[in-house]
Amino acid sequence: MQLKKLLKSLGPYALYNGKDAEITSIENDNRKVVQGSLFICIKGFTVDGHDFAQKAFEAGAAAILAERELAAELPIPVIIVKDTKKASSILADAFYDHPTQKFNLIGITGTNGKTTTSHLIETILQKANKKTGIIGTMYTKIDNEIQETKNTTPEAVTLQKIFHQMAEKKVETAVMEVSSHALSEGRVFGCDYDIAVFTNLTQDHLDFHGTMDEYRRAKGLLFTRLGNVYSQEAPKFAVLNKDDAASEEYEKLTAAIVVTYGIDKEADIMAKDIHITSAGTEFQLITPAGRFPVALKMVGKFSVYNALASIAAAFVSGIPMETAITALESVKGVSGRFETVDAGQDFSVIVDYSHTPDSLENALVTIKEFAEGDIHVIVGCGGDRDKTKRPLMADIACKYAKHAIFTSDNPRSEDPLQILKDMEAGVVGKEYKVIADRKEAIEYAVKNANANDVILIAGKGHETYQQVGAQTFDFDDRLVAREAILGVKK
Ligand SMILES: CC(=O)N[C@H]1[C@@H](OP(=O)(O)OP(=O)(O)OC[C@H]2O[C@@H](n3ccc(=O)[nH]c3=O)[C@H](O)[C@@H]2O)O[C@H](CO)[C@@H](O)[C@@H]1O[C@H](C)C(=O)N[C@@H](C)C(=O)N[C@H](CCC(=O)O)C(=O)O
Ligand SMILES: Nc1ncnc2c1ncn2[C@@H]1O[C@H](COP(=O)(O)OP(=O)(O)OP(=O)(O)O)[C@@H](O)[C@H]1O
Ligand SMILES: N[C@H](CCC[C@H](N)C(=O)O)C(=O)O
Repeated sequence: MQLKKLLKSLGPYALYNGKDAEITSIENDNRKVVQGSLFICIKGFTVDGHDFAQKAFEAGAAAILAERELAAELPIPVIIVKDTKKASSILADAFYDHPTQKFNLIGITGTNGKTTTSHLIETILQKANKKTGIIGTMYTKIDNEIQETKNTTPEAVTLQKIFHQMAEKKVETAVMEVSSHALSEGRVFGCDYDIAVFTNLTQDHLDFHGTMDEYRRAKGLLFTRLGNVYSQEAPKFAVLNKDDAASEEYEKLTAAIVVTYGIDKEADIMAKDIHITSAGTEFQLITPAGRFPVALKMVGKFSVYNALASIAAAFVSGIPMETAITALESVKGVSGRFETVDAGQDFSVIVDYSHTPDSLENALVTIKEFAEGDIHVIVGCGGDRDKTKRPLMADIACKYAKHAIFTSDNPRSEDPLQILKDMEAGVVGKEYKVIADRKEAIEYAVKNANANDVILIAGKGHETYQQVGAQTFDFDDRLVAREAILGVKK
């Protein structure tokens, strides 16, 4: 594509009267630049992309987009714009010929439940014979081909490249997790969402957003932009959780048609007569299309919310309720979400990705509903993440579990012992144990569990690593627990 044509997508934002150039790719990482790339300099949290402009030129860049004059004069067009991050989203969408206008795009935001709900919706869509794509914490999946991703929501250039691949593969509906970081950084500007789903809002990421108000506002951006972007032939839908107070605000923000779901408050899609056991959850589903009995293999009230959000997304997608229910009833669970480890022991071991106060509480409340013996919880808090959730999570662990063990969960650049001290500040005078080494913590719980007890290993779910300092070690709670159980049985 010609540079001048591409820049038109930015409108008067990027006034440019210089030489034209043939652009072969858009990159914001100099290490990916090829002959003819447009290199976009982004000032990051760690380094400044402007410092790599020279290297990008040497690698063959045909033009540079920057926020300021570069240190060295380069013999290629250099276009200055106010915000290269935002510009990169718009340019990448234009370069790939607006891929998200070629298929249906469902975005899911909320503190907890994004990964689970996106997989439930994917299962429903596949049952309805749709070709799907998925982008989220666990991976990117195009049809059934998996690609690894670093972020829950990739940065804009990578994201639009993925959408382009989806369009090429004739994906009919893509389901993606939209993180609050992505919304506030503009990673998803340029995405034409058809349906936006809100799960819930509870505390997380205050290190990034500062306050709960800012965090809520960031998530609201998904709904603000829905229904008033691009020319639309089909209506846009906002699927909102009526039981979460933030939905009231999002309902006011959006120009889309609102469909609500809930358990406690009156909503368009509801669950009544909920019955939770250790084996699953049964409820009566009330929809505008009728009333249906549902029997999920997933446990907990939070699983009902995820199921309702998925049903609502299916409903506005025109999928028959019977198809959606059959699909949901077939789901055994999502990797690392309330996943049981069974190595023939007489107590239960559950691995769950609860790494926020709310999700930890939900997991423990659910376990309390069916546990016949004592509850043990092994929990840590991530380094370089919201520090204020540490004492809260420790307090929740002690509130619901008889045996609370605090351990490490990706300490990253922080001192693991300091993270544990931050947790302990929330449980002064309460009974707990600190075992910094996660493997030892799991072995300790397994060794001390009696028949019918339940051990919850929280925080890492599907993760197969532990990040300590700059190093990443192999670590999978499920494998470590299995080995510990087998070790005890010997
Ligand atoms: C705080 C944050 O959001 N950081 C993201 C950000 O990193 P950064 O700002 O440090 O980037 P940087 O390393 O300074 O690089 C700046 C620019 O220089 C370029 N560069 C850099 C080095 C080089 O040699 N050459 C070069 O050209 C980079 O490509 C980039 O364009 O941009 C990177 C590339 O897009 C992201 O991977 C990275 O996410 C990091 C890994 C991260 O942990 N982010 C978390 C906080 C996050 O975003 N989480 C949410 C999920 C949260 C949830 O819901 O639970 C997510 O969506 O993942
Ligand atoms: N609807 C929900 N409400 C509250 N907690 C939930 C809900 N769904 C799942 N959880 C809990 O949150 C954990 C994480 O779930 P999931 O991975 O689906 O959320 P997520 O929003 O994708 O998280 P992340 O942003 O970290 O990727 C689960 O292991 C479970 O304990
Ligand atoms: N998306 C979340 C995942 C946290 C998972 C937990 N195991 C941790 O490392 O803190 C984050 O990046 O904050």
